[in-house]
Amino acid sequence: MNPATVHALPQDAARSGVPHTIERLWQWADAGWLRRMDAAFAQWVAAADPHCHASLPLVVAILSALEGRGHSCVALPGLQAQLAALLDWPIDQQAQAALAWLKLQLPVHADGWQAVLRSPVIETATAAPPPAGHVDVAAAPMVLVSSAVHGPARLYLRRYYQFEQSTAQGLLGRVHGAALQAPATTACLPLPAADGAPEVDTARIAQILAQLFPVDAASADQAAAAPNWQKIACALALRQRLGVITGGPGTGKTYTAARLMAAALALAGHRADLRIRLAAPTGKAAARLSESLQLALQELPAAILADQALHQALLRIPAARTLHSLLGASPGTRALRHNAANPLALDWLIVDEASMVDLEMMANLLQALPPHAHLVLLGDKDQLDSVEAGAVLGDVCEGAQQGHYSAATMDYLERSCGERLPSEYGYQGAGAAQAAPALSQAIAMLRVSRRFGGMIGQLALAVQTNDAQRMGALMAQLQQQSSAQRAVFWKEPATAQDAQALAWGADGPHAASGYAELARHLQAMPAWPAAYQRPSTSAPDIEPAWQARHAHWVQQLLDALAHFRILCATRQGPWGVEGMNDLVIQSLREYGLPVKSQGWFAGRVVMVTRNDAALGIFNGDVGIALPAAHNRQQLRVYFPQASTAQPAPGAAAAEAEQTMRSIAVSRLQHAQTAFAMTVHKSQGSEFAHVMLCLPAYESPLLTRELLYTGLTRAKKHFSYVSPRVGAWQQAMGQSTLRTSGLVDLLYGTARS
Ligand SMILES: Nc1ncnc2c1ncn2[C@@H]1O[C@H](COP(=O)(O)OP(=O)(O)OP(=O)(O)O)[C@@H](O)[C@H]1O
Repeated sequence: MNPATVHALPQDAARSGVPHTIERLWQWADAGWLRRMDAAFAQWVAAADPHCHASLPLVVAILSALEGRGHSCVALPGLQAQLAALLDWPIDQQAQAALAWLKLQLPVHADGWQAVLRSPVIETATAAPPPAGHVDVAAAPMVLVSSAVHGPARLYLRRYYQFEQSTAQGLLGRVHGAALQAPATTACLPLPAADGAPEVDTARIAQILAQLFPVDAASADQAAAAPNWQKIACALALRQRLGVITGGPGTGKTYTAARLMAAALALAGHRADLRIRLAAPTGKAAARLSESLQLALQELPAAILADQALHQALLRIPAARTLHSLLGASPGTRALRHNAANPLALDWLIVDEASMVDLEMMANLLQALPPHAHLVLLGDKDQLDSVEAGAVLGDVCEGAQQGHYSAATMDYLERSCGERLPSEYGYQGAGAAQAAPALSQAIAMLRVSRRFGGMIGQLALAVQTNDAQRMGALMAQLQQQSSAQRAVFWKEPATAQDAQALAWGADGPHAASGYAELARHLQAMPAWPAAYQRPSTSAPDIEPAWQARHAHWVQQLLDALAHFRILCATRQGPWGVEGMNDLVIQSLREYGLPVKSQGWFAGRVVMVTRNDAALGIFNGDVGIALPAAHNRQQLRVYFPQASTAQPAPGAAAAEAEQTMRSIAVSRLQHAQTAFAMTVHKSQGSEFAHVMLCLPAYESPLLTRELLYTGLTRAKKHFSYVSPRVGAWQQAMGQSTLRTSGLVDLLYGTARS
């Protein structure tokens, strides 16, 4: 509690019972149900508005707490009913009693909300006159969006209101062709016609797409039967300055992006100065995008690869960067070097893993894009939302399944792709009076996975569609399979021993694909030559044969690490990241390895938790601590080659072992043990075998998006454990609840 500040409240606020409310909020923060900043913000509001309604600080604390849980606003109608799910307080008696009291303080009807929210600290975003006492609208820290018919609808922290507004404007502006000014370097850009509709050279696009997506005789029948969504995605992205390509794992998003880049270059006449850039929200995702694009470029049709100028132009496209580094973020500040006043110098930007891009980043990105530039978002709309507030890709892709294409778009697709889409993909809205949503004309959903056919793919589909019947049939099928046939292992209820056996690779159909493999390699540590047993005063030259042997050993460990990962729904508890990490460490100890519960040890798997541009490492990079080749006593964290980890500029020779990407543990300030990681953190990664753990308790955070994301990280084998019977079923029945007004802004339909 923070009594000193409670006493500092103004007198008339005290009369309205506000100090008791603030006192309660601090008690809830002390109990860990709220963040201290939530209570502090509510207290600030109570001090700034001495006449505030007694419930206002409660609403403010809820708003702040929900922002911390990824919501961009609070939807006021129905808040009472959803509060328990949104706040997810512990199920103990005390917390539940507090929650019940809190619910009673919240209004149910529009009039009640109006009374609570009438305050100079809240600006109403309608044409309605500002509330009495409203002194400084521009500085009001909160914004209330009110509908003329239904009254108060959503309450925002001002920043998030602005992010939503500018994201919606930025996206819609790129679709409508607003304020377009093409600099001299661009050639293939659709210039807006007088009515705002984009004008493109459809015949030329059709010619290029026909080359990029040749129909061979063998697949001609199939091609005639099913729309080629990859080709459609390219056609849509070439038509205007926004393209959104969504699809599950292996549906060919990168494959399509490679063809889109080739098409953009071909349309521009292969111009060397067409600046195509690639980015992703994390360093790991950026590295993966570059890698898979390289492969996808090699798969381009022979006729395209034979065009030397085009091929060279494609090869010149720089490697993908993180959005942070692209926008010029600096540590410790939210300010970015690139913004509307200093836009990015590019003509096309392809952003992968767009589901991980939060609202603030998307708003910043759209601000920093030059008006003429094309933005292409690639991502899986069904994955978990971004860690930070917002559900941008999910909101943008509302209706992607149905298409919602206008007659003009259907016509354009017929002319550019040579195929007539079935009428079910045409907009079926409220008759001719209502136009098809503009944003839908930029979105394509890829529907055929080339990677997932078997049990994992079928499970993912059952989860995605919340199809309990299909799920039941798959479970029955699983029972009939011999353990050697199974790609999926299922244990509910599971014990800690089950989890340990599975994590070790001693159980399950795919025994030997757990951490035992890592342990075996750790135990087979090579003997260090005497010269490198202890620190040397000068940086020693490393003997090439020893260097190669050490590198081979490290690589074996990195390969074992890439093979298997434990994913948890939660951080805490025995079935969360912490419990599972302890379990693996215990197994390593029982195996005879000198591991520690805390701190560094050889074999500790860690995840970087903060970008460090100086060290060249990024949030989410995973590596393993091992003795350095040049000094047996120095532990370094070795990262896979695909990681974005780079030797720090100016690092000493011994610091930057030539062949491996590694960093001395003493330099790695922000890292945590990662034998197990959260499903959230695993986004953008894949492993041959994934073991997913759900906790013993119920939580609204256990959702089908979480199951889907966990499942689709597994390439070959998937194991699932939970101590609670029905945990999977319950998670499958729940969808992520992210309150946002973006769908409303983009599509004009309410959503919360
Ligand atoms: N039209 C196609 N014809 C043949 N192979 C294809 C086609 N589309 C995709 N593929 C192949 O399918 C695999 C998956 O494609 P890709 O990596 O582009 O999918 P993705 O959606 O980007 O996957 P993820 O995001 O899960 O990594 C690749 O090996 C790619 O070559």
